[in-house]
Amino acid sequence: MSLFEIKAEIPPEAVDAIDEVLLELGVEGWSLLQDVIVKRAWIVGIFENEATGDARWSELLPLIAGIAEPADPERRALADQDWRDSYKAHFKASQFGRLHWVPVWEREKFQPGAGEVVIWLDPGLAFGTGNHETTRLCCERLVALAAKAGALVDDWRVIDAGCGSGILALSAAKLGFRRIAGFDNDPEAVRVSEENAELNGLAGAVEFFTGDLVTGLAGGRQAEVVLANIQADVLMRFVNELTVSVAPGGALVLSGILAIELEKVRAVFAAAVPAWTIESRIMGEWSDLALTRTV
Ligand SMILES: C[S@@+](CC[C@H](N)C(=O)[O-])C[C@H]1O[C@@H](n2cnc3c(N)ncnc32)[C@H](O)[C@@H]1O
Repeated sequence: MSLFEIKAEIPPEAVDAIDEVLLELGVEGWSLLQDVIVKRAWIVGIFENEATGDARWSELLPLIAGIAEPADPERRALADQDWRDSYKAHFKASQFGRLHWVPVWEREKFQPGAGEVVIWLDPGLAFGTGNHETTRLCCERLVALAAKAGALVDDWRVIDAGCGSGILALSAAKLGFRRIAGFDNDPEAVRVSEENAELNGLAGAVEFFTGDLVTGLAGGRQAEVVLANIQADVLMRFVNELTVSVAPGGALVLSGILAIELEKVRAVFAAAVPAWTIESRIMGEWSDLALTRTV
């Protein structure tokens, strides 16, 4: 069956209110997508044909008129997919080393290989599916750091600043780290992280709490591995809090940095901790920055 997609950009701050209206009025067939890093959001519907799509779009507009005036929608035919598979196509299982990040609806059919570990995620709820380059950059660093920790993995502490879905903290737990804290300034993300912890049999394995880069790192909290996948301007503003949270010999992994912002962010951190080693990688239009505290 050939399907038809209507997708329109909306202001990210309108997402919750639109969601509520659709829920209250029982309007089905529309999904809300958000990219919190680039701060953009969309409303998306997939319908059985173009005429139905256009009719549903016309019905939708007055319902959300008081909340947002969406941009003109992108309209396109989708070949041979039902809407459900098309929705799921946004969230694919991914893997690095022995760690897999898998949508929870694939639980029945997904079989990890011997010695491999899986994090099941419900990606509809908060940022962090493993599909986004910024998350992936952090996950790959985490796998390498677990290998570096070796037998010390039990002792090394991990901080996941801006935990979103909890994907990084939960990956750390699956990789053998035992002393893990994750926080987010959005209480909803903390709730989702706890839910995902339970989904993975990791309830209580990570200390999740609501906090920002000041309160979350307060009291001299330090770790051998500090992960922060938050956008560049926030990372630069909290350079002091982030760097003092790294224990001697530890690593600070920063992500959420557009490749075009990399040099600016590198300069800010290099000026703050000139003796530390710094390296970076680029993935698509995104980059990370990995700093190692040498002193
Ligand atoms: C890009 S998501 C990363 C989620 C997850 N750690 C991952 O790697 O996929 C950034 C998260 O940081 C949170 N955040 C943004 N600014 C923050 C701040 N100042 N303090 C704590 N969390 C923050 C957001 O709520 C969001 O959940």
